[in-house]
Amino acid sequence: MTSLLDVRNLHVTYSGSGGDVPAVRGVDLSLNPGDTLGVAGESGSGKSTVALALLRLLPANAKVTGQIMLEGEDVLQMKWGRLRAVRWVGASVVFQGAMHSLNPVKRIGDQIAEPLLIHELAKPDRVGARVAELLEQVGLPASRRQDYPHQLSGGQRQRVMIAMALACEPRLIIADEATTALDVMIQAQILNLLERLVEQTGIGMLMISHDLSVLAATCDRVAVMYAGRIVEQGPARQVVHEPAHPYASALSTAFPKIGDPASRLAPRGLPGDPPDPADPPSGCVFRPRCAVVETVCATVDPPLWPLRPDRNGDSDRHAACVHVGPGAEAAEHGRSSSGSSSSTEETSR
Ligand SMILES: Nc1ncnc2c1ncn2[C@@H]1O[C@H](COP(=O)(O)OP(=O)(O)OP(=O)(O)O)[C@@H](O)[C@H]1O
Repeated sequence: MTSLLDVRNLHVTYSGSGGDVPAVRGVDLSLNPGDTLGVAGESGSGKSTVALALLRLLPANAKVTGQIMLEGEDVLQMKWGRLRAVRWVGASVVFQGAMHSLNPVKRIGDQIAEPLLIHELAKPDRVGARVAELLEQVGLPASRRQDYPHQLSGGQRQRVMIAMALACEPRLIIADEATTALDVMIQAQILNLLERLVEQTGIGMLMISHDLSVLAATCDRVAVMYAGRIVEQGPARQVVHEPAHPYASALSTAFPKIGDPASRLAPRGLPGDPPDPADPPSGCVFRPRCAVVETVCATVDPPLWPLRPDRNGDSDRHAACVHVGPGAEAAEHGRSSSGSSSSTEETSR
């Protein structure tokens, strides 16, 4: 079966007066129809850059290399005409902050109708009925089509964005922090809506969020990004509840768990800041903030190693850390038999 999305060795570098910023460095991702893949990471890790690269929506100062296969066709090689045909139909994006994405002086019904008319997917006399259907699908009464964006709440506007994204029945939806600005109740409603749509229509969804707990609740698989790279990838429940990479581990404790009072009291957050992408540290880029850093981490930049299958036999899990790579077990054994703990390195940078 051809993957819905297969991204190989994606690199994105922004150029500017201050020099080059390598925002995405060798990302691989894949997604089948009906799958939901979450991409997590703190601000600046490159999540939105990946999302925008998928449909070539990046600004002109971004240089992109690698391969982005969408239903077997390389998006990076597409001519403009083909790319326009693929946007909205092959894949569409729901951005955060619908107020900025919607046109404030245009009725929402007309905005939802726009991709349908551009792609000639509904006859002019059928467009009204299709818009009504889409509004109902996202839980808004069809009568709201006459409203302007400022007449709707934040959650309702986000629903309108989802209706627009669904209008052309795309095979892939990319939701970039689609619920971040909303209060928890509305956030839960929108997440349920997206989950239901994936279930009902069999589309694939790439969901981007800095909040691992949102991805754990919505996605089958999760990829964790740090400083432009994926540092851990695997089934959502494992990455969130038994993270293998120290950064994924820090991120998984960064948000309190609903219904677990102890987790509200647990120390949270990660000391320090992410590295300057233009001047990363040598070796593993996470080492200046890592709680289990060792001397070797200053020289080894670990690739994504496959992890051993878990008790469910699931082996499709990878992490980029010397503690999980080949030889890690032997090194661990050597340390415990000599009675020494890990030789914590000086983390001056
Ligand atoms: N247009 C641009 N020109 C130059 N650098 C950029 C541009 N857009 C993003 N960057 C830089 O690229 C890196 C990745 O940014 P990106 O927005 O992809 O991260 P993110 O993980 O989505 O963060 P956030 O959650 O805050 O949106 C950051 O260092 C950012 O400053």
